Amino acid sequence: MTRPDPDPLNLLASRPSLRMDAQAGLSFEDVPLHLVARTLGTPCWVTGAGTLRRRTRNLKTAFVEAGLDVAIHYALKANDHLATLTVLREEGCGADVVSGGELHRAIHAGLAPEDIVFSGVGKTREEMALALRLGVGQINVESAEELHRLSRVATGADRSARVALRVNPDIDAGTHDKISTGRAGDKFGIAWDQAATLYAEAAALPGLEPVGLAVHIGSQILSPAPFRAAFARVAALVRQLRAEGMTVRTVDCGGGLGIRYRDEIAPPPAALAGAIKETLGTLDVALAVEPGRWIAAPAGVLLSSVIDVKRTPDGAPDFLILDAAMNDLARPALYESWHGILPLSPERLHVDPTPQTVVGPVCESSDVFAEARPLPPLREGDLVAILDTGAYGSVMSSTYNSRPFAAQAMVENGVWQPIRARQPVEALWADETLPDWLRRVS
Ligand SMILES: Cc1ncc(COP(=O)(O)O)c(C=O)c1O
Ligand SMILES: N[C@@H](CCCC[NH3+])C(=O)O
Repeated sequence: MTRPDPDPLNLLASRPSLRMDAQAGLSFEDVPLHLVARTLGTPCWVTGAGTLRRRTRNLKTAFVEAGLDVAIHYALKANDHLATLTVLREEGCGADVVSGGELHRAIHAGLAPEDIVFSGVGKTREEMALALRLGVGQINVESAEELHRLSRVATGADRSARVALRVNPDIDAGTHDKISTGRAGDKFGIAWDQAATLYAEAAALPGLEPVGLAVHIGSQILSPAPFRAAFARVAALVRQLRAEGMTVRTVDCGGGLGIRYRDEIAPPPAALAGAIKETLGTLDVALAVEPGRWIAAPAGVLLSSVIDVKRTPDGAPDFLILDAAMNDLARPALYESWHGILPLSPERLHVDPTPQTVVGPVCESSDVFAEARPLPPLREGDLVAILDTGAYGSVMSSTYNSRPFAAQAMVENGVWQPIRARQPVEALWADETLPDWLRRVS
């Protein structure tokens, strides 16, 4: 069954931060995007601070309305720009980090160490020592091996690590295979039947203070049912551990809430809040979530210019070749993910669309943003916005094909400023050296 592509005007209707106006063209948080593109050059990323704020507040409201007190630990991996982190810190978020680099970044952005949770399936000793030295609020441990390593690192550093066990509940989140994390065969979390024993072991190991449980079953989850199933399993485990005399003070419910990219019916935050309340609401535990995509994805667009329209001889869709590519936005190439694409100039929207294959210039056949996408006719130099790229967008960029990292800007309330310059081309090789035997006097 083919899914028809939504009409471009419908994309706008469900995205309150974006507006198409006869004079200004497409604007984001009241900033005409062509101004940003013409000033910074393309490709460039634009993050909407107002959208980050609005979505964080909506999420908080959903928890409050459900009568829950839930801490929001924003997952840095979705978008770790200092400006994004600063906005979210202002909005009262803590952070979920998965590497020493993310931990340094979170601290640099002014987040309090105690509001930071360190997750991730493989933490090095150095990362553990850093987390302990900085005093992060909680370290989520994902295996027996890691638990023992952490105990040794903590003891050696004369510290005590507040530990939650991230359990693998063997629940299929019903999302893309490559972003599913809670099935028994996935690399993440502690196998369900080992969790209770390991919790008791953690309580007995030196340097560790087991405080609770964590679960995260995947990303872009579009139904409350797998959340509910996973949280119900965790709730049962909390009860079991307590019955066995152990202390369980926290439950970290992970991230994963999905959004509408195309025509998906994404559950509202109230559905997530409902699933938490129903399963964990009466347990008297400190609750937290780790959303990334839900907060950040709709708060970003990637601006790009048309390099060329390559006509096809056999009636196949023309190739719309953009100056953005898979090295900038990897999601379509990695997960065949769908992103809305809108021309910035209003007159283009009212011309009859024709199917076009939107590609980047990188030398890979997977460098395709959209197949046979109905778009109005565009010409060299026309500008387009690729939507909902605020999460897992710029953070996943590479410099493949020696393409420098793109510039970034932030918008809010009709004002915009650059927040990252386009990487100078010389920076691509600035940290490279030649071995002595290749240094020849020419
Ligand atoms: C442990 C953990 N927490 C939170 C997240 C954030 O997920 P999402 O961006 O889907 O909310 C992820 C990514 O999947 C994760 O691995
Ligand atoms: N990078 C993925 C999400 C991974 C979430 C992290 N476990 C995406 O772009 O959809």
